[in-house]
Amino acid sequence: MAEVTGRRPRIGVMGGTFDPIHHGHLVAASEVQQHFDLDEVIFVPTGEPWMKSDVSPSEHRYLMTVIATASNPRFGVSRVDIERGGKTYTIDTLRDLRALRPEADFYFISGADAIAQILEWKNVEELWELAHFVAVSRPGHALSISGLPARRVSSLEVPALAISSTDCRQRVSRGYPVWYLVPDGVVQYISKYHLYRSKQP
Ligand SMILES: Nc1ncnc2c1ncn2[C@@H]1O[C@H](COP(=O)(O)OP(=O)(O)OP(=O)(O)O)[C@@H](O)[C@H]1O
Ligand SMILES: O=C(O)c1ccc[n+]([C@@H]2O[C@H](COP(=O)([O-])O)[C@@H](O)[C@H]2O)c1
Repeated sequence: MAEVTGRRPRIGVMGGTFDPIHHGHLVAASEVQQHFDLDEVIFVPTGEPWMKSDVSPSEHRYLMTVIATASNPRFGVSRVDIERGGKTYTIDTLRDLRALRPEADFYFISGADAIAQILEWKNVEELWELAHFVAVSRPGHALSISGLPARRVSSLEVPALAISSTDCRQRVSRGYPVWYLVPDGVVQYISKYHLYRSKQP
């Protein structure tokens, strides 16, 4: 499509811990892809998220993200945050992706909870130069982009899916199903590698 119109390729970036990836992430990415006519959306699992603790090994989170996105030809997964090692900052994610794809414009996708914290992110003033930010609605979180640079940040209402990775992990540890909250292949991956099982006997 980009070749036909002559416009610069548009790439969505869906950063996340994805522990595990769930349908809330996938619907958000799909809606932003359609609304902003993105050529692709790259999911980027974090290395070490500095605002979270007790995160599953990155290879598990990466593989679940690959499984969850495999069926969509516009979705892909990048290892830039995992390969870089150490704590993950979006400033590094966007610098790395722009070095790999200098011809593209980037759209960084964030849920309402994440965008509410963005002013605490590393080098936030430089972030606005590297991507357009799209804040999507999320049940239980007020969606506000006031106080952020209007030309660099948009908001988008997406179908409400009250799903969180925390809830998925808790359900597995308590023996409840996560079918239909996460893609089928991710349910099977969690079971195969005994992820999120309670450590108590
Ligand atoms: N149900 C959802 N609807 C819209 N956006 C979401 C939803 N779940 C997560 N997101 C967004 O996806 C990005 C990655 O989220 P993350 O991997 O931390 O998932 P999470 O469900 O928030 O995890 P946890 O419960 O472990 O904090 C963030 O920008 C987050 O706001
Ligand atoms: O750059 C930062 O300082 C920063 C702080 C917190 C979160 N982020 C990014 O925001 C995305 C969602 O993070 P999380 O922790 O909600 O999964 C992910 O790509 C993180 O790397 C980035």
